[in-house]
This record gives sequence, C-alpha cells and structure tokens, in this order.
Amino acid sequence: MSVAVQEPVQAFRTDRDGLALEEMVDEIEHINILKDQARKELERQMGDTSQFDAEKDKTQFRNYEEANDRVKNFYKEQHTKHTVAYNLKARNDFKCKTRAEMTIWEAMEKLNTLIDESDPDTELSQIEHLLQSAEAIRRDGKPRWMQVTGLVHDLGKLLFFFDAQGQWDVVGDTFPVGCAFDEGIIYGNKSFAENPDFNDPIYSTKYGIYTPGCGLDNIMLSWGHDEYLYHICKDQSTLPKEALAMIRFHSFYPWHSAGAYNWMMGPGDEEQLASVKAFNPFDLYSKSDEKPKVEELKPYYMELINEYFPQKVIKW
Ligand SMILES: O[C@H]1[C@H](O)[C@@H](O)[C@H](O)[C@@H](O)[C@H]1O
Ligand SMILES: [Fe+2]
Ligand SMILES: [Fe+2]
Repeated sequence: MSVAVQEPVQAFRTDRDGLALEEMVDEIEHINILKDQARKELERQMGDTSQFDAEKDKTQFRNYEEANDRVKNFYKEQHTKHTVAYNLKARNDFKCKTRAEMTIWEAMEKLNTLIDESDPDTELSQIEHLLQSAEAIRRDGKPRWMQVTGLVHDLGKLLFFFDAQGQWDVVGDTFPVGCAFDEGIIYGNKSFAENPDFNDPIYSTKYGIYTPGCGLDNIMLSWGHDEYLYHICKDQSTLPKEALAMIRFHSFYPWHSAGAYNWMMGPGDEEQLASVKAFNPFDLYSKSDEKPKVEELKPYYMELINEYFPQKVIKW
C-alpha cells in the first residue's frame, strides 16, 4: 500500500474509534477509486489530449517475458503449427466458401465471447477492444475512415467460430512462412524448434521461397485474423489502401516494430509501413483505457459502418 493511502488511516483512527482497521482501509480504497474516476471525468471534460491512461506507461505493454502461461503456451503452439503447408490449406479453404452472412455490428457482437489467449495486455472482450481503439483514434481527430478501421481491425477473429483449429491460427502476432523465422519474433526463432519447417532445406534459409524486394503483398504471412479481414475489406468495403494496410499488417510486429524482414519490402511498402505504424499506438495503448459504453457509442459507429460498408450484410 502506498504512503499516500496510509496517512488518512491514522487520521480516521482517532476520529472514528471502534471502526475496524480493515473496514477503514476498504473505505479509503473506495474513496481513492472515486477520486480516480472524478479525475478522469475532469480530464475528459477539459478535453485532455493525453490519449492514453497515464497509469500504465508504454514500457509495460507487450511484456512477453513476464506474461502468464496462457500466453506462453499459446505462442509455443502457434510457432509449432504454422507451416507453409498449413498456410496454403487455410488460404484455399478461405476462397472456397462463405462462412456466414452478418452485418459488421452483428460480427462485433458475436466476437463478444472471445478472450484473446495471446494478449498479455487485455482481459476485455473484443467488442470493447474494438471500441477502445476506434475511440482513441476519434479523440485524436483522425479521419472517419481511420476510426472505422479501428472499429473493425480485429473482426477477423471471427475465424475462431468457423474454420479455426484453435486460437493459434486466428490471433497473435504474425510472421512469414517459407523462409527462416527471424529472431525478432516473440520468444525468438528457437521457439520454432518443433515446427516441421524449421529444418526444411529451403524454408530454413534466410530468403527461403522469396526473392529480396518481392513486396509484402506477395508473401505468405502466417494465416490469421489480419489476412482474413484484409481480403473481406478489400472486396466488400470502400476503405482506402492505407486502411487495408493497417488491417493486413497490424499484427506483423516483427516487421513494423522489430525491424525484421526489411529485405522483403518492395514498391509501396514504405507507405504501408507508415500506415501501420500510425495505427499501432491506437491499437496497443488504448487497451488500458476505460471500458467503453457500447450502447452509447453504437449510433455514432453505425453511421460510420454504413458509410464504408455500403452493402451492409457482409459475406464472411
Ligand atoms: O495478442 C495480440 C492480439 O491477438 C492482436 O489482435 C494482434 O493484432 C497482436 O499482434 C497480438 O499481439
Ligand atoms: Fe489484431
Ligand atoms: Fe487489436
């Protein structure tokens, strides 16, 4: 307990004789929570521009070394099972059918039960994470297309309810398959030791099946929510190319944050990188923001959805 909380305890002790110390501590904690809420409300009313909750500083996000076993087991499984063969099959399955027909909002509600096992930074449901991201983008005065991108960027996690084999082929960071796994991937390349591609004579070489400069649109990123939603939005939305880059590569942390795989970049990829980097803070740091009030925000976002997804019912 901090010193600031202990001082009032002393004061209460003399004033309010007889009240059990524990009860007083509870009361003080409650007062502190109320003070915190009041402070946040005041900041909000004064148009505070600090985008994200100051209590969690940026270095506290994505701390995988100290993550719980759920996260560690998730990555072990993901790194063991994502192979070139699996990737080809998943892409083929995707093209062969429509899994469901739903509006964007229905899809958000369906995702409400999914808690992402790969994520050390949030225990919230996905609808809340989507609204937190969109709200952070909106607060920062970014354009409407970017706000709606924040709102939908993780909707690809719907895959979990359709063809997925678990969460390992839906969520988590992405990385290319078909060439050597880079040290910049979470838990390093040794994490792939049991992956059948790890010792493959071609896939284990630096460039593998690719040519340097081939361009990120021409590689096989590990299949998951980014790639799935990218294809859906490319065909069924009017979102600009910057938004499509944000969606497609937002989980490719080894590239956009660790500087790995630059040798793959081709024409237009510098611009894609700039888009993804502009989007990333809103996705990551908004995770510590207040829980959004879904019903209050719905009318605003319904308008945005209708603007960028004109056909309303999406083929998933
Ligand atoms: O755990 C998170 C989560 O699954 C996100 O949706 C994804 O985009 C991130 O890359 C990942 O680290
Ligand atoms: Fe994501
Ligand atoms: Fe996200």
